[in-house]
Amino acid sequence: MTIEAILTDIEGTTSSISFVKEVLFPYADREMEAFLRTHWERPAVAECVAQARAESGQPLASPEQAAALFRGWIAEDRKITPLKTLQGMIWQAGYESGDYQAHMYSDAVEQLREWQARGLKLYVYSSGSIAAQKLFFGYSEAGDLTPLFSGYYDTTSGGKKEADSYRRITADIGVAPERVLFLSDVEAELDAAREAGLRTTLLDREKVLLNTSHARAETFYDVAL
Ligand SMILES: CSCCC(=O)C(=O)COP(=O)(O)O
Ligand SMILES: [Mg+2]
Repeated sequence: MTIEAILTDIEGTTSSISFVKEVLFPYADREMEAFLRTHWERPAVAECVAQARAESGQPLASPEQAAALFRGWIAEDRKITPLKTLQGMIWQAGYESGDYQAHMYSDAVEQLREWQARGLKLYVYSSGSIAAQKLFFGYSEAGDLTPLFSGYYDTTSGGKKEADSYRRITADIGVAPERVLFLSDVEAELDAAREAGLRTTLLDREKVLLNTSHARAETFYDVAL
C-alpha cells in the first residue's frame, strides 16, 4: 500500500528528549509564576486556568496558586491541554529572544525534505500545543522548517495513546489510515496508531527497543515507506 502522508511525533523522534526536558520544560517552570502574574487577565490564559480548575478541582484564585499547580504538572510531565497551551505561550518569548533554538536531528531534517520533494504530505502530532509546535519548527537549529508541514495536531485531537485520536487525525487529513505512516519513539503511541489502521515505525535512536512488534528505525534514513 503506497504511503501518501507521514505523521510524526517530535520529542525523541525528530528531536532530542533532552532539549524538551532540559531546556523547554525548565524554562516554562522558571517563568510560570511571573507569566501568570503578568497575563492573568488575558482571555487565553484565563481559559487555561479555568480548564485547570475543572481538571484539578482546586480554586486557583491567584497566579501563585495556579503556578504551583502547573509547575507540579510540569514535574509530572502531564500531557494535558491547559498546561501544554500555557507552555507554548511561555516558550514564545524564549524563542523570540534567541534564548534557545529547537533541536533537530539532521537525518530528520534531510529525510523530511526529501519526502516532501517526492510529494508526500507531512504532518506533526505532538502533545505540545499546535502553537508550540509551530514555534518549535519555526525557530529550529535548521532554520524555519514550517514550510515542510501541511498540518499540526495536538491533544485537542485526543491523547497519543488512544486509537480514536488517530482516527480523527486521518479523517481530518483526508487520507486512508493505511496510507499514513506514523513515526514515534513510544511504543504505546504506535500501538494506538496501528489499532486505528495506520502504518507505524518506531524511532529507536538509543537502540534499546530491539524486540518491538513495529517496524524499527534508528534514524529517519532507515524508515521504509
Ligand atoms: C512542541 S515541543 C514540546 C513538546 C512537548 O511539550 C511534549 O510534551 C512532548 O510531547 P511529544 O508528544 O512530542 O512526545
Ligand atoms: Mg515522543
